[in-house]
Amino acid sequence: KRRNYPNGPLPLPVIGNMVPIMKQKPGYEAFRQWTKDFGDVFTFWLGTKPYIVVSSYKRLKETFILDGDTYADKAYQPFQEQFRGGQYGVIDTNGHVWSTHRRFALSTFRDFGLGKDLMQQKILIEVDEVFRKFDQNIGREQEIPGVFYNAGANVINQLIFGYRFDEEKQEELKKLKALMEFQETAFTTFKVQVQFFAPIVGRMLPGKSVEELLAEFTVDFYKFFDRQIEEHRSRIDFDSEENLDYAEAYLKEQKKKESEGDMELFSDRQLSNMCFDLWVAGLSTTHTTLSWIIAYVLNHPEVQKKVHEELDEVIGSDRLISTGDKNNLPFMNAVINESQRCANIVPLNQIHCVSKDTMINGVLVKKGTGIIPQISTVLLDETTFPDPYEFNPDRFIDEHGKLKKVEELCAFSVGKRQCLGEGLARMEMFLFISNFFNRYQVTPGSSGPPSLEKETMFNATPRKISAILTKRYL
Ligand code: HEM
Repeated sequence: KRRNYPNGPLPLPVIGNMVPIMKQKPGYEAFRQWTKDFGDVFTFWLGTKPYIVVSSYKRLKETFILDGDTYADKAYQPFQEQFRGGQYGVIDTNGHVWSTHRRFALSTFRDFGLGKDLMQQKILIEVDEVFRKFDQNIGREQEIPGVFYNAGANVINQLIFGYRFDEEKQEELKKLKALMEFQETAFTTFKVQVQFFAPIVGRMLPGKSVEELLAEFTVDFYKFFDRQIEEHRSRIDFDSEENLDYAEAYLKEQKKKESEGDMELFSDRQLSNMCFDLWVAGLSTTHTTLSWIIAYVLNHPEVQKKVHEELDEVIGSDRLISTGDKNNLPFMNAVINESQRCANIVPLNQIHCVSKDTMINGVLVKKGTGIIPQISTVLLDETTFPDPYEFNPDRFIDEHGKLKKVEELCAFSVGKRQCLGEGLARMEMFLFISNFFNRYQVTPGSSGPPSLEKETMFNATPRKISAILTKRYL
């Protein structure tokens, strides 16, 4: 079977090439080694299925970027349809449903971000809240990530449903957090990882199956979304032109489409799946990256010193920093870029498939074959990023002290499926991190700087981060 695919490592029967991937967490190294051995287009096998990997920026550009339509589809995974109740949402759909809803979500978010500055306002409310929480324990050791987690949940929920989790909504947030945590950890078990890629072997291992776990966690999530949708519907003013959140914009579009006779494209089921995708894809990624940025800076006091020097020179007070300040803070941006590169939170990217027979690197690849834009290998490519495991923000600063644009920094992926929430995530990272370091001097807690080791497979969540914050302006 291997003859019909680009060359790659020899797979074992039934399990394919899982073993070398699992050998070193979180899974980067096998792909880096295979790129050295077989070049930047190779085939590896998950269970009995072949997947082509594209692992250099140059080749990603030739394929996913310049020939985007051929690489835009996602590979069909039956368990996704099972928990979603059909082909719904944006992450797992293809064709007209995917393109319509991707465009609609992007334009709604763009409208919030550019037209009305709503997005920034909502994030800055959370920056204030983060300050309030940290200030309660100033000078004492405290946990950092949890505070940012709640802030991130408030931002995404504000954008989708128009409200934040204030005091009386804390119970609701607790339940949602538990669901998110369940989702983040339950699916990293050995059984589940094997089952995703080699279903026959996976099912034989002890423990809960993918189907059982999905059933446990999605029901409550959908209940929350369905309740929100009903509440929105009951109080929406269909005549107002302004949209206060995504759900409102969606319900108005639904009404418009239904009046034209289309009852399916903007269905309620699709809306709850969109909410699911935006909530799940948007919260843990941003929160994980924020935690990593703080973890890297805590491990590099010389970086925090430079960050503070730049802030003193450019901002010079404890006023709130806004996106208008972004271009004047090149080192701050370089720290965020370098943290994203080192955090490298997507060790194995989403599985796409080619939508027609295609020549890749001299080999004819058949329509429907799975293909992965392997961005984690690009972020660790030593030809672009020498000493790739070193945290060095200066690699993003040019000889004039300006921020270098490096297109190989592709943590949000590339091509037609490039992250839908990139604009929001970038705004959150800049506003949370620049305001955090402008307000506080941050020193490690009693157990020292947080570990930078990646502990889990296919997932790069940081450990606990406890630190002592002191205010820089009294
Ligand atoms: C630092 C934060 C983030 C990172 C590193 C990140 C990274 C990614 C990556 C690697 C993909 C896969 C692209 C592909 O298939 O090739 C993706 C897709 C996606 N992301 Fe993000 N993401 C982040 C934040 C967000 C946020 C805040 C949201 C939502 C508000 C979001 C929503 C999505 C959605 C809906 C998709 C699927 C897009 C599609 O299939 O068309 N992400 N993201």
